[in-house]
Amino acid sequence: MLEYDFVALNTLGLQSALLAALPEVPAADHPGAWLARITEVQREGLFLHDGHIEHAARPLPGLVHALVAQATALVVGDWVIAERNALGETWVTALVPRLNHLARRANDGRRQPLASNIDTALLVMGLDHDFNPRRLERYLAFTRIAGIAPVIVLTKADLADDPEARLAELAARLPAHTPMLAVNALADGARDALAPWLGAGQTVVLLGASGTGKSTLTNTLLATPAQQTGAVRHGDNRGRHTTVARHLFRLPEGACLIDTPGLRTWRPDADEAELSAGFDDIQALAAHCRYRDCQHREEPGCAVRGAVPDDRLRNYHKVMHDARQGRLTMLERKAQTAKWKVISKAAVAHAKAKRGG
Ligand SMILES: Nc1nc2c(ncn2[C@@H]2O[C@H](COP(=O)(O)OP(=O)(O)OP(=O)(O)O)[C@@H](O)[C@H]2O)c(=O)[nH]1
Ligand SMILES: [Zn+2]
Repeated sequence: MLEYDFVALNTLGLQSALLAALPEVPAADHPGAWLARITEVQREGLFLHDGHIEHAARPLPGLVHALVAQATALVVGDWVIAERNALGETWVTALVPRLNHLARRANDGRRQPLASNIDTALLVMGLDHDFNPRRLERYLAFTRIAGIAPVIVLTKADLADDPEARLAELAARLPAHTPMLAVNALADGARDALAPWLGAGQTVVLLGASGTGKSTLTNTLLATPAQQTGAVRHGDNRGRHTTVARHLFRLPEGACLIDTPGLRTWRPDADEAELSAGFDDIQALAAHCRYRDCQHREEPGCAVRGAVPDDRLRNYHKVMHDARQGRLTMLERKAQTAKWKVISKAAVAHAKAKRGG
């Protein structure tokens, strides 16, 4: 029997769908095993929350190896089975299957796992010079692939000339029914506007480029109305206002907000096939192209070019290009550079030979 307190864990984001995927834990071998959520991962160990208190814990080496074999690792937001041994040490013995997961491609080309079990991604973009519908389109494609519901949050509405016009522009361009709103991230109203996505049991992340207002919004969301009338220390996004567990914050509205350094600099990452699923209009049309491997560029008989806005097609090409680049590992990159060196040497030799030198 696995011990858990649904009401307490629901405030940490536990949902019924996750319970359905719980692994079998035989009571005889595992007395007192319990369910907990990871709130911080460090090099040596991690922190868990059971809905009441936080525990320092370590993953069983066997579990670590099993995850490495699957090119992943424990991250904030993961639900796990924990057990305490006779020495009073807490060990993570199993990972509950993830409902979804965000990872990014590190500079060395390796996949870096970031966070799991997220309901909603608030895609943050400023209504100032940062405003860029094409970037938003890419973020939307990526969150869709990850199985995370997107909400577009345009910040700096107070600085914009005509936020309504910008919203209309996006609504005309982006997939129908994409929730979007314009807010002043510094004002209480932002919390009210986002309330529908911040209920108990919900887990949210903020994604967006630097300077778009993620910290500002975090501070606004973390502050209870009473506390917000007091001075909110700028740059303090560690949420001193609420019961806070390191990188997983509980918002007054009931939701959990995951904020890890990796998520802050998250860049869309997925492979080409997954990515093109985010452009299903292009996929559907591509079936009618004359050539099966049509790139929708110059090919005759292309059913996509002309049927899709140029802008969207250009964005599609860019996303595919980025995906191909991102897939190159360090070794592949080295091999590629080496190949280029050989080719350019050969070209120089060839040129010399031609000059007769
Ligand atoms: N007027 C106004 N200023 C805003 C708003 N949102 C953010 N700002 C300001 O924009 C600047 C950048 O906001 P941050 O919250 O630090 O941006 P960030 O996304 O956290 O940036 P990184 O930490 O670099 O990822 C700050 O000076 C904020 O005060 C808004 O809605 N209205
Ligand atoms: Zn085509």
